[in-house]
Amino acid sequence: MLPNINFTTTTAYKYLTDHYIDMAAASMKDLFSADNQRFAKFSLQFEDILLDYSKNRVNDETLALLLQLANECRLNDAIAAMFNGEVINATEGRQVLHTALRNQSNTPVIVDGKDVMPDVNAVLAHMKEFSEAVISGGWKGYTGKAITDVVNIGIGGSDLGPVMVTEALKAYKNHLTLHFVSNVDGTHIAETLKGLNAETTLFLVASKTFTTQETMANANSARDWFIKSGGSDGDVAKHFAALSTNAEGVSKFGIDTKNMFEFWDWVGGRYSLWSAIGLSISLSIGFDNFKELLAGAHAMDNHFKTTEANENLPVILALLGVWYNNFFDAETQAILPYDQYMHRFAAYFQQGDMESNGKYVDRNGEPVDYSTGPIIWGEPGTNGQHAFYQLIHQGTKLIPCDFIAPAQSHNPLGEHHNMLLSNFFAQTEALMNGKTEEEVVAELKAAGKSEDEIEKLAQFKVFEGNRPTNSILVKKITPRSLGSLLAMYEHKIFVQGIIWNIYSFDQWGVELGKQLAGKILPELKNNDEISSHDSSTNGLINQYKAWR
Ligand SMILES: O=P(O)(O)OC[C@H]1O[C@H](O)[C@@H](O)[C@@H](O)[C@@H]1O
Repeated sequence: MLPNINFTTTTAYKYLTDHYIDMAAASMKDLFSADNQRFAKFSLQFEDILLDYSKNRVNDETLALLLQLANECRLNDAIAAMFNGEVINATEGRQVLHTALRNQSNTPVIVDGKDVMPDVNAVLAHMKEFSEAVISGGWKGYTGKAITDVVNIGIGGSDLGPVMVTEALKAYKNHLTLHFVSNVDGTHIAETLKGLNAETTLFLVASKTFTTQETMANANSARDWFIKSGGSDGDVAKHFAALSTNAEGVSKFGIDTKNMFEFWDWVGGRYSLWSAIGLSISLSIGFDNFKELLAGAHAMDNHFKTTEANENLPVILALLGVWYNNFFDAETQAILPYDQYMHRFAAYFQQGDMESNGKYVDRNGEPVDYSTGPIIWGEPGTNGQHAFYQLIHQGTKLIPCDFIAPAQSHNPLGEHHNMLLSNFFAQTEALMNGKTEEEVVAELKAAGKSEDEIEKLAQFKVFEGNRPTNSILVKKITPRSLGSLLAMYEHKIFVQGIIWNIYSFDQWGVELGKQLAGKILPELKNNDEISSHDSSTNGLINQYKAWR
């Protein structure tokens, strides 16, 4: 059982409420001046990952109170409940054991009285064998040719993780070309199939439930294309594999269950890249690299499970997030990787975080009277700098940002990496220090501006500063370090869900739209005028029918 504590009733919360008044007025610049140990004190290292959280609006007391908050919310019991396979996804009656998928130490993980590790290892062995056959060219298509292209058809958790990881680890990729089709918009599959040859294309139908409308529609269109291109029904087995928990659905679709890579309902969709859903990753970068990704995540799992809260990276990140979300009323959290390969990282954690913690009902089924999960967004630096950083620097909203950068580039081209990293360092420094009116005036004077010009311009060039950031410097983005980084964010989300007393592992919020679309679809099959909805929805549907 998860603890069931309203964090706003804890002693720590009361102290934090008072403490916030002091800290809202405190300047980070002053905190740095007053303490030359601040970086050493407020930074942590895990393997090749350095988390510097010193540029936050916190002092020793803040940290102590946030840690007390975690303690009062019985975080340690919650962590144990997850790893021990308790049914902590209570509204779906499921365990939450994506950590078992990367449990490289192979210690037994018991679900319903049975150790799941033999099954986990068997699927991994199947993935290895299959990946190696496809990569080596031993796996032949229906005309005897080797596979050149792999199309992963899936959406949400069955798409975002594999897309993000194959992009982030592109430097490790082999000769296979990966494609990802997710949107039910026919354009997505049509454009993807345009350049492909059915003889050398392998489709992975990735769906935990194997009922998702988008994925089934795209998979059917892919199969039609395959047959039209010359393949026969009997050839489907050589070109279609399924990644799913639903063996019955897979065989109904016509995919041989020998080509099914299984996972289990104790793996949440948005936590499934570690499962068979990661087959596209293993095909793209090889099974050994996929295993390294798992090993990196496993190492972070152990860190999370065994390290004291004050030195625990996911816990610290989570508590800082709670500090801004619930005391400073920050509504969003930016994730800004200074690594072009990580361009889908923020998009991945939009699902990871927002689907997990976007809940207004607590674990008692009662509406909460505090803010829960933040809006997650971000783009890679330096592109973001030339787009939305204006608002982060001078807007009216407080936006805590995570800056992530590798020290070593996979493409060390001239001065590019120093240029990139100089921006990474400069941005967090600028956000903290800002620029005072005196500094602006001095600068304008030095540039030869008249008193009149200076008076007109100065205020617009002032930066308040005092805007919080975390810097996450990674030695190099490797399968292992990426695995650790992903697990770090996953556990951060978990910790926040515990503090907010919500269920982080269900996603009922995606259902209503699906249900209504299911009702509307038949109404679109004819040209009858529709009057069964509100006037807006009727009006839109009827105009659609008139125009299509
Ligand atoms: O893998 P599936 O079953 O196709 O689900 C795809 C997605 O569907 C829904 O949007 C949610 O349940 C997501 O969490 C899930 O990732």
